[in-house]
Amino acid sequence: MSVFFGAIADDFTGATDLAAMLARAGVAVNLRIGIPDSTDDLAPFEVIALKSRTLPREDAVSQVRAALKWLRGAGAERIFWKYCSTFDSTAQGNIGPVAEAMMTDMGVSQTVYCPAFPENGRTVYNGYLHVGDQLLSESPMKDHPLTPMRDASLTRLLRPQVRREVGAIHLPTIRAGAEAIEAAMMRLAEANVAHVVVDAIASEDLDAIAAAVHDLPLLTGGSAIAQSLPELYAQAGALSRPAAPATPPSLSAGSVVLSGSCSAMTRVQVGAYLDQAKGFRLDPLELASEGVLPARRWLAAQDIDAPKIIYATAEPATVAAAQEKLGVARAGVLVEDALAQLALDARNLGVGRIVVAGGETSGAVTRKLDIDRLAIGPEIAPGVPWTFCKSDDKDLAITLKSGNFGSPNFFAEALALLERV
Ligand SMILES: Nc1ncnc2c1ncn2[C@@H]1O[C@H](COP(=O)(O)OP(=O)(O)OP(=O)(O)O)[C@@H](O)[C@H]1O
Ligand SMILES: O=C(O)[C@@H](O)C(=O)CO
Repeated sequence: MSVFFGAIADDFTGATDLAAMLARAGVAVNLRIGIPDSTDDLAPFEVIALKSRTLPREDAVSQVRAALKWLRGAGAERIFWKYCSTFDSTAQGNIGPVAEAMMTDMGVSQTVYCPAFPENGRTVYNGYLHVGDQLLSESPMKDHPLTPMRDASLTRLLRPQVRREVGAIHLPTIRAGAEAIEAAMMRLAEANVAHVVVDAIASEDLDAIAAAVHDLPLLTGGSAIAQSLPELYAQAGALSRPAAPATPPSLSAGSVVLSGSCSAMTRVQVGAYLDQAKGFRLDPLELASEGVLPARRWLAAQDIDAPKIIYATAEPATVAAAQEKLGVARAGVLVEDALAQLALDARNLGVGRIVVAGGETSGAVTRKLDIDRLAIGPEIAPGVPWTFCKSDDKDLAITLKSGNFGSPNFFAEALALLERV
């Protein structure tokens, strides 16, 4: 079998989010952690999870290029570049530089940028990204530990990241339907606009955009636009493979929640779970002085079947204070390394169900657990599926939750759902 559709995600929760949306659309998806060594056991839809969101630009570009080469070598002619629905990036990138490098490698002159995910409250209107009823720049994303988003204009965010022209298609044209969108894309192409930001405030807008652009070899965006694609490919006769849902392995009962996300929703979720679970708080300053041993001892002393959470999740002022003393990168790495080590300990203690909050955190955890492939299981919340995998030959269920996704009781809901499948 060769790959039909290949996607590259700039973080791990983003990759499971995209894989969940494709699985929801009824296609078989493989989620790979990093670039695979071989092209064995291909699925028609392959998603490669990278941890490139906050890498130096050149490193992100070279990792994505290698992933693109693998996907195209495996047969993929339709490529998707998945970034965050809140357009998480630094002033230098990496969304734009990566897209531009992919365009060069694929010989493509135009692509769209569609981060909107209305089901999760991310909408784009007049080129401005909103989170719920707030502009991105006024939302809690303005205080993100690694990629604080201080502007909501997607064209303004993108322009300094790319060399070619940036343009936009606004809602009246989107609402006029697929043909109007195609015509607008052509007009922009004639004006040499390579990067087209599209408005979308509802799922119908995503359907119209997908209908207009599904034939482009390269699409970019959040996960929501991808949900409309399989049906369009099937209608065009290009795809006819029903998916078999992943069967959960037999898992040991123990569970742990590991949270390195400081997003507003994760803070609420951690607070809610602490009402019913035992908790250990990681502090980067303590990690710098004492290491992770106290947390490892705490975990080893817990009842394996009891609900428990280890979290570095903290309010913006606490995060800022730690970053001031340790530097942003070191504070992040101390927490990520600690949570990754604790995930390994949990697995070795016989825990079979692991909930991870945060994209960077998920990258660190899955790497430490040496997981190279995840099968997509049931969706817990929009964009957050359970996944099943092997780590050191042990069966694990792991969910990688994007910082701001899920309801306030997400952690308990996730574990309860696993009881029912
Ligand atoms: N108390 C803390 N002080 C400083 N940095 C922290 C603290 N807690 C977590 N971090 C770091 O903040 C970063 C959070 O990023 P992460 O991607 O894991 O979460 P997120 O951005 O909320 O999730 P997503 O990318 O899925 O939206 C990580 O690098 C983590 O190590
Ligand atoms: O698109 C989103 O919001 C998520 O999949 C994500 O990328 C979080 O890191």
